[in-house]
Amino acid sequence: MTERLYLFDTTLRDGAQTNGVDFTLADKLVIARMLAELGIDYIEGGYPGANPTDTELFGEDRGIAATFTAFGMTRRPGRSASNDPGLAMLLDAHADAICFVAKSWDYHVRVALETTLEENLASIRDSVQAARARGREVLVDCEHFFDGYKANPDYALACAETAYREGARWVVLCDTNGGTLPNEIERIVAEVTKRVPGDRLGIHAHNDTEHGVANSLAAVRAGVRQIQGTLNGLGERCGNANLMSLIPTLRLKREFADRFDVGVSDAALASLTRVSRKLDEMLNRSPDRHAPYVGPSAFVTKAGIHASAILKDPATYEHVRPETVGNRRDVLVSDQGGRSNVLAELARVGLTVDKDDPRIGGLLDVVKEREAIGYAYESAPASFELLARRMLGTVPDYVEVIKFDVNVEHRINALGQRVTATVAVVKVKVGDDEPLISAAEGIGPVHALDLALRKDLGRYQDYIRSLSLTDYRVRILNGGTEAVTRVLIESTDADTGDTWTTVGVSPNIIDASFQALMDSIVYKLIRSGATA
Ligand SMILES: CC(=O)SCCNC(=O)CCNC(=O)[C@H](O)C(C)(C)COP(=O)(O)OP(=O)(O)OC[C@H]1O[C@@H](n2cnc3c(N)ncnc32)[C@H](O)[C@@H]1OP(=O)(O)O
Ligand SMILES: CC(=O)C(=O)O
Repeated sequence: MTERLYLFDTTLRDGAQTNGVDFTLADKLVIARMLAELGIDYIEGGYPGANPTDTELFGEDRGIAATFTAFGMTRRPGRSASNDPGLAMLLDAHADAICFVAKSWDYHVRVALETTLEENLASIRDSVQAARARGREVLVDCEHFFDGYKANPDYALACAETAYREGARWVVLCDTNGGTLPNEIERIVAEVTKRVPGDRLGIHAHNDTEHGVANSLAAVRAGVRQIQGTLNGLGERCGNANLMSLIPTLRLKREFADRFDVGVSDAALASLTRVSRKLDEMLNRSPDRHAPYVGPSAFVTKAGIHASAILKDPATYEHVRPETVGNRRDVLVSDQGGRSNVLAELARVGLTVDKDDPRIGGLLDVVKEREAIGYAYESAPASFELLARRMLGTVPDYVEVIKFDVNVEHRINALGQRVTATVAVVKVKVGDDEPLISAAEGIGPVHALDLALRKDLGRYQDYIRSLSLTDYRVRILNGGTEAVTRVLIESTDADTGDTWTTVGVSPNIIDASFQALMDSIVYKLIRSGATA
């Protein structure tokens, strides 16, 4: 028999306090629906009255399939509940629940609220009563609860008990400054459960010591039955407890999975990676590669010893199966790899080679030699595939580059303006045809080269029409006169939407770029099934 553990998402409220995050109304609605589909019990939409977006959000019934919650502070000191415009906005909000933030640290009451301890308790009491009188489910976030408890346990407990006694469904213990450690959380929550039952307690943990998730789990161990968190750990300063880590841990780790039902189905669990990436996309952020469970590297291995065992049974180096959270396993080829990495990557791209084929060892040696001079095949799988195919003799001789030349001219024109013109010329030979010479002007040398190279490839021109360069990254690998440049180029095929990355390395940045460009074109020709 499992016990219900409730999830409360505050991405749209505490997450909106993240530096650099600014949700529109449309964003909030998309995210709220995504959260409801995940099975989140409570969705805190924002703070009506704080800004036009949140006021509009709560201006009508949004039909969110969860307990849609409005956040705001308890009545201001010295005002009555019926004469507080901020509280009135909260009470009028179209929300199923109201979550009050209430002071519970005596120091904060004196310094930030500038009032008496008694008046703060009265404010909690009056605010809960007012919200209940309007038929709302009530939650009280006891701000700075743990710091408050350490400073004055009786007063912190009095705040929590007042909220509970007045009928708040949840009394949420907040680690507002995020500085409390898991052992302290567990000890203090255990004390609180002697006064307020655990099934009426929640935890709201900030991540300032990287313990947001651990603190939430510690609180559950000690008895709380609601966890507050955010998608991708968004939130004030270092963020809140990350629901993208908490949900799989609660669902997949025996200690919690055997004991609790968190209302997230298997299908919803398998959508977590997609949800996490969708949020990043909306925020115009790259996914955190190393995020647990949902990060692009969460199930990626470079190490040869790991790859070898994973190919025998993935469970050897995975704590959960990536599919359960909608992520995927990947084995990369690099100078940390062995034959198993090479075989796995060849299999992934559809090249079947016997594991005892001596060419595998040869290919691995070449990879290690080339990585030692700057190539990075784990970041450029398309270049690795070409290297492998060349060693296996399966790359047709499509195009021979006879020469290329880039000229950057910097001059003052007739109007006295400083102008720069960059022109690239490329001479190639396709089969037995006459050599083709193309010239193009670009905004920089790589752009000009790219345009010239793709201007006329004779019989292959149609294959590369949909190809475009979508990202270009340069890294200088060692400084001074011996500098070596690594160029990574990402290309996209407009017809299929596929993207791939190629690499070039040279002391000369133009030469490195040209290698990566050529790899990209040859890769596209192979993908398109072009023959020599
Ligand atoms: C721990 C947390 O994350 S709590 C949530 C924090 N989130 C936000 O603050 C975001 C939204 N906030 C806002 O838009 C604004 O602060 C508003 C609209 C709420 C209030 O704006 P203003 O009226 O201009 O007040 P301001 O923000 O300067 O200060 C907050 C006031 O509320 C009081 N206050 C703070 N917490 C509480 C509380 N729990 N109960 C009652 N009053 C409180 C403060 O003492 C201060 O009062 P003062 O103006 O008399 O000094
Ligand atoms: C309420 C809240 O966000 C906090 O105490 O951190």
